[in-house]
Amino acid sequence: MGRKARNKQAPPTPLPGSDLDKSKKSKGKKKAPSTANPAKAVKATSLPTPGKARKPRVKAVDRVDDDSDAEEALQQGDWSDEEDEVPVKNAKKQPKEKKGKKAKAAADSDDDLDNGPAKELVFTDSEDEADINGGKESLPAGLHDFDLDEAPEEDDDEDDEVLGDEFPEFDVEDDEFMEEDDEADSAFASDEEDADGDAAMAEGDDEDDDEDGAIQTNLEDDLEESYTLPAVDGIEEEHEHGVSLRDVEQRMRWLVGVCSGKDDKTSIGVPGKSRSDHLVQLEHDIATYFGYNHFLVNKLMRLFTADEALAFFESNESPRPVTIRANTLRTRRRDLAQALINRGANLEPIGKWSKVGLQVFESPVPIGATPEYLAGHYMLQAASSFLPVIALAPQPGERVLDMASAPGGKTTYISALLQNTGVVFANDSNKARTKSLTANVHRMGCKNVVVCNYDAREFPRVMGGFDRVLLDAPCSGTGVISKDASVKVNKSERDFQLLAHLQKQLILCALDSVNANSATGGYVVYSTCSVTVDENESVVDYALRKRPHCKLVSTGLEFGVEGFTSFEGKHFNPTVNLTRRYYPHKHNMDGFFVAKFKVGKRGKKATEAEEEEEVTGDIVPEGQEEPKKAVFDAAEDDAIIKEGKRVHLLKTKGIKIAKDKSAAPAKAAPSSSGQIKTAKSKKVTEKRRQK
Ligand SMILES: C[S@@+](CC[C@H](N)C(=O)[O-])C[C@H]1O[C@@H](n2cnc3c(N)ncnc32)[C@H](O)[C@@H]1O
Repeated sequence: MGRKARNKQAPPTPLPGSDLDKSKKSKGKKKAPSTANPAKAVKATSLPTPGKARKPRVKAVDRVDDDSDAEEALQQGDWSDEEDEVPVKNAKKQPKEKKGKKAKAAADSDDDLDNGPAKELVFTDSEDEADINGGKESLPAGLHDFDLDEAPEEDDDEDDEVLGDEFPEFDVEDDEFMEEDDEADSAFASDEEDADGDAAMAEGDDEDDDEDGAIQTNLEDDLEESYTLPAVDGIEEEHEHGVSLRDVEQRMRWLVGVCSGKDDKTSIGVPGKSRSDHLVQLEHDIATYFGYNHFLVNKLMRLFTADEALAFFESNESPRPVTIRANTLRTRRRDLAQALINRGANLEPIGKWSKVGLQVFESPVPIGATPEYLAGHYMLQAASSFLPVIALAPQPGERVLDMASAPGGKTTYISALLQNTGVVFANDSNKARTKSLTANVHRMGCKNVVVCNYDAREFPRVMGGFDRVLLDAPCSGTGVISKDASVKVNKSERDFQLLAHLQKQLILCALDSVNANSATGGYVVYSTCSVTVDENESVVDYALRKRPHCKLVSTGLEFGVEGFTSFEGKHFNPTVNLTRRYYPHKHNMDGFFVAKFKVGKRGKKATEAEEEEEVTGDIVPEGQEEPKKAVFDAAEDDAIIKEGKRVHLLKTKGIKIAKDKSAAPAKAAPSSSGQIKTAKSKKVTEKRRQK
């Protein structure tokens, strides 16, 4: 197996264990260079890089954001997938294992189709709390930029027909995939030759070659005797003498075995070292091998067991499948499939859980520039992005608020589920992004959408009394690292604190914008494309505490992992288990989180808790509760943010500020991060302090 095969997207089942096996089997064949420069080594050994794994088969003109909606049955709770009516011969159904390969696209290649629009994770690391409380554009720019031209006018007859969702049968032609594998293998083989060539340039290459056998022996027999833990014992040694990424990788996989304790042979580890010593080294090796900052590796590793963590990081190295959502305002999924198949595309339904999703394995034409795309017959949308809308389950005739909606993947899905009835207020605080939102709304033929441009924290003062609210919150993007590798290095503890703070503010506004007396609704869906607990369960738990009249309900989603009910000593409301998590290595889709709230009537307790809140003077439709102004109780986060700011100044500028005793204790710095630098100067001027 070639090196690149390691990056192969896993089928939607957990990977743990399999990589270790694969790795062992391929060890003897691979030759990696030794280099003192890890960056160089990355190149030389083709370190898995998103998008580099395979030449993409599917091309798109636009970089489309994956944040999208998914279609579900128009009826709430109807998950059945109707029988396909028209057999379509052109489509080649692929065995599951091979889908990942086929769909692989080079994420960082300009003319490749992205699973979604390039995520613009521009988080302003403002040092000022005012930014988060008042600055409109100091927030993370969010995901998915669509860069679309104005779409053609919608068809006149679009709402004449009740659109079905049948899908044609496909022929299975495995042989073709076998051929493809062969091709791939030879490509891998030549990569290996390259690697050998590179290795030959490196010092001590001959020795490396000679030692291959020894390495093999080490892996199989006495691994624990072969490895040291330089991150624990003195990292300088590796820095001085250089380290080959292959060595790092081998140690990393071995450490996973040690830390998981699943294999008697490898579980022993380095004599005299504790499990946490091994974990420190593992964290360090993952950061080196996959190119993350230590802080983020530490943060993400806490979510998983060691073997699952490795699977997660590996899955971030390959793009997710290319998926599209048929726009039922314009077409039927089977008609769309037929049209794309006629253009030579190879696709199939996304899964039984969606009646409108299609997975595109390959296409000779750019999938973001077909006539069908331009005519609004589909949206390029990541599978995960379907989920919040499915959970929201808007009903025809309802008033829906999409609080952070650009570029409109979910908005246009909501509009379709409403069958162009009712109204969707599609809001986004970023004016520039509302342009692509508007373009998509036009292209998709959504007549029931009103685009607005407020900071969502102004709701419900601007408008309230909605039947349903979607808050697809701005987030760190730790679930979409395969699309935006910059997340690996550009996030700090402070970013997570500021984001969580904003998300808590936004979720209260979302809950307060709902009409508890809605005859058909009264729901809020909160989602992020992040996997961190700070941005997900903590936010939901906070909302439950601050709004006791609201409760979590089932998302209605068929799959997904339960949200954490406790995490690192923190205990959340037990109903947080109703939330759902999605992971790239488990579900073969972007990391995602979905929670659904039912907003009840304010009881005495809730009213007392909010009685000091200012009542807005908005006109409220008859029979609806007057919306409250959402007052954010910032005390909880203030202490954390203050402390975060103190640590941030110390780390980035060397400025020492006395710890505020009233502030919450900062989280322990990651043990292996080496992030905290010593203060450069103890003398701090008043000016700098203010800064
Ligand atoms: C995850 S993206 C939304 C993606 C969108 N729901 C979709 O499906 O296409 C988050 C969005 O939140 C917006 N945003 C950030 N802060 C906001 C705020 N305070 N109020 C409203 N929108 C905000 C960003 O501009 C960004 O477009």
